[in-house]
Amino acid sequence: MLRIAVPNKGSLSEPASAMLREAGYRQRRDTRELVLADPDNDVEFFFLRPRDVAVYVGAGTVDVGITGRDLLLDSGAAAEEHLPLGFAGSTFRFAAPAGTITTVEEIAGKRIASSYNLLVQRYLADQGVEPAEIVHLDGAVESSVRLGVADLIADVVETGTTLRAAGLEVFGEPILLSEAVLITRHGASEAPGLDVLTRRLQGVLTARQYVLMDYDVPVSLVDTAVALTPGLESPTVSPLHDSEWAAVRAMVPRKQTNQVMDALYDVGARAILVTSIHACRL
Ligand SMILES: Nc1ncnc2c1ncn2[C@@H]1O[C@H](COP(=O)(O)OP(=O)(O)OP(=O)(O)O)[C@@H](O)[C@H]1O
Ligand SMILES: O=P(O)(O)OC[C@H]1O[C@H](OP(=O)(O)OP(=O)(O)O)[C@H](O)[C@@H]1O
Ligand SMILES: [Mg+2]
Repeated sequence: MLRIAVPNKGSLSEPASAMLREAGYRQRRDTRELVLADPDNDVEFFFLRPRDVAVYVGAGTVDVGITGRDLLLDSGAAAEEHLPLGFAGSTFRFAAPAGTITTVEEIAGKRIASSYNLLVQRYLADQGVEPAEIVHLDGAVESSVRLGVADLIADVVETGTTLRAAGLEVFGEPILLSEAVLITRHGASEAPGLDVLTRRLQGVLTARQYVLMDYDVPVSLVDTAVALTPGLESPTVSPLHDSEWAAVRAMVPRKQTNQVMDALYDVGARAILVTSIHACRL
């Protein structure tokens, strides 16, 4: 059985379970369940604290896990990224009260509050900057400056709402661009069943990122239209009853749906239909 670690709480928990459910796996109904077997798919799920997932994977007690890239790197565990999962996107950044610290060099000699000490320590060592102290906090890091335990923070920023509410401003380049990732142990031989899990998750990613577009177009304009919808391999072109028209079907990036429809209409395509992809295996 493939042993899979899944976050039991926090921002990653719900979307990770939703993605696994979409990939055809059983998921827990009660958030207090710690272990769940899915014998039909020959896998077993362990619901663990998101921060601990990399520790178990690194130790080899579970085969794979879902966690954040930031949490993986901060853990220092012997685990590596196997597949980015496209949700829980965030940046990891320095921030300070507006105007007080504006460059990474100015961090020298200052106190930084963070929940990700190793990540911060490694980044600053790379930059050759030595802070006075990295104060470890479990959360609500944005409050640390106002409360006087730090001069600046390094934390997860998604919309920036929490920073603004605390009167802080980001500075410097992002330390990291993070998202949820599937991780495996460094140098481990591929666990049986990992290829199936990976293909299924890739299928969910593709189904989320693409739509299926169908349209009719005069035969003389097929090449022009198809250039706008090249698909992944090559679009399907079928004859219509009216021999002067053809039907085309292609996968199109979801984000480009409306631009592509506008462009197709402009070149003479009609009856342009868009449908969601429920599942897919490339
Ligand atoms: N606002 C956010 N948007 C996107 N991802 C986030 C956000 N906050 C945290 N994350 C991601 O979630 C992971 C941290 O999860 P974790 O469960 O430890 O913290 P949390 O979601 O803040 O939960 P908690 O309520 O326990 O603080 C990291 O990978 C981080 O990048
Ligand atoms: O940029 P934003 O959209 O505001 O999101 C970022 C905030 O979200 C998370 O906090 P969370 O709510 O999990 O609280 P915590 O700091 O106690 O973990 C993270 O630690 C940031 O504080
Ligand atoms: Mg948090």
